[in-house]
Amino acid sequence: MAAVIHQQLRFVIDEIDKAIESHQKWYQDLLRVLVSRVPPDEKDLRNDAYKLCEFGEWFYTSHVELIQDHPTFVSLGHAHENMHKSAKQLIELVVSEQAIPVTMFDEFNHDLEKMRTQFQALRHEFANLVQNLDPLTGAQTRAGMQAELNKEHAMAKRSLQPSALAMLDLDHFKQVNDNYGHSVGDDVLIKTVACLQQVLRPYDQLYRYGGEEFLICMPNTTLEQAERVAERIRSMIAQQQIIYDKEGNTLQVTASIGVTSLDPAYSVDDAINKVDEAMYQAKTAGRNLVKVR
Ligand SMILES: Nc1nc2c(ncn2[C@@H]2O[C@H](COP(=O)(O)OP(=O)(O)OP(=O)(O)O)[C@@H](O)[C@H]2O)c(=O)[nH]1
Repeated sequence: MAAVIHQQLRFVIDEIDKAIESHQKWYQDLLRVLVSRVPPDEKDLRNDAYKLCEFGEWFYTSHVELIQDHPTFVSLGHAHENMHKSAKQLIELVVSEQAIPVTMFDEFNHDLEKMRTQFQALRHEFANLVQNLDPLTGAQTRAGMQAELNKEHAMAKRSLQPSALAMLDLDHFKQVNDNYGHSVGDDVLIKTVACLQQVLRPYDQLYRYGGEEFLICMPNTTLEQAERVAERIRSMIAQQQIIYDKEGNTLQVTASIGVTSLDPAYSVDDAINKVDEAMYQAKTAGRNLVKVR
């Protein structure tokens, strides 16, 4: 799983690099059309020009699940589309031998800059993700966690949008290692993260907080919504059959989950302490439970 995520992220970064380069070349060709009046590429005059450039073809046909709904990826799509539409208007004027109003040219440059900024933002974000991925599970490591949580906390403060934290710890995980071996234990961790990724949204953040402990940050999520998400995760993990040998025998694990809000009224550290306490309450109350604080 981790290898897949790693590969997908690398693949996306490569595509972004190619897109930055191909748009650089495309821009030079556009300037030749606008300044020297060489005939334009017919594709640039179509309404769906943004789907026909090298990046557009990839963007609208690739189905990289990991990024499909990622907010920066979606914003990049809009910026790219706007830029090609602006360029089309300029080319149409040139083709009909009309002057390009300066406001229109400025608007195009603005759209171009916006698209370039989005490319860089996505590249930066994904390069950071690759760097901070836990090699076993593909969850993020704690390296960038504090900074991300601080950012989320500040956003919650500014926008008054609630955010929530969940802390998940596998139950009696030591027994899994002791009874089935460390590599089966590793597999359980990988499958747990796979479960989490099925339930979580693209902009939720998932960190491997400790050995078998995971911290989840859910932006724009009320405490009640977070509790429901945690309950879905708990139930999914408990139902999962994990094959541990060649005969296809299976084992099951459970998880204890704490939930709290990332409340602007108190600090990120306080919120982490609270969510940790909630998780321990779930442990002491019998495990395989969700507790809210
Ligand atoms: N296989 C595997 N085991 C790990 C990894 N990281 C931590 N562990 C094990 O996770 C186990 C955690 O055990 P404990 O802290 O005693 O917790 P527990 O057995 O889950 O018990 P409770 O949390 O009280 O339900 C230890 O045996 C660690 O060796 C890992 O990357 N792979």
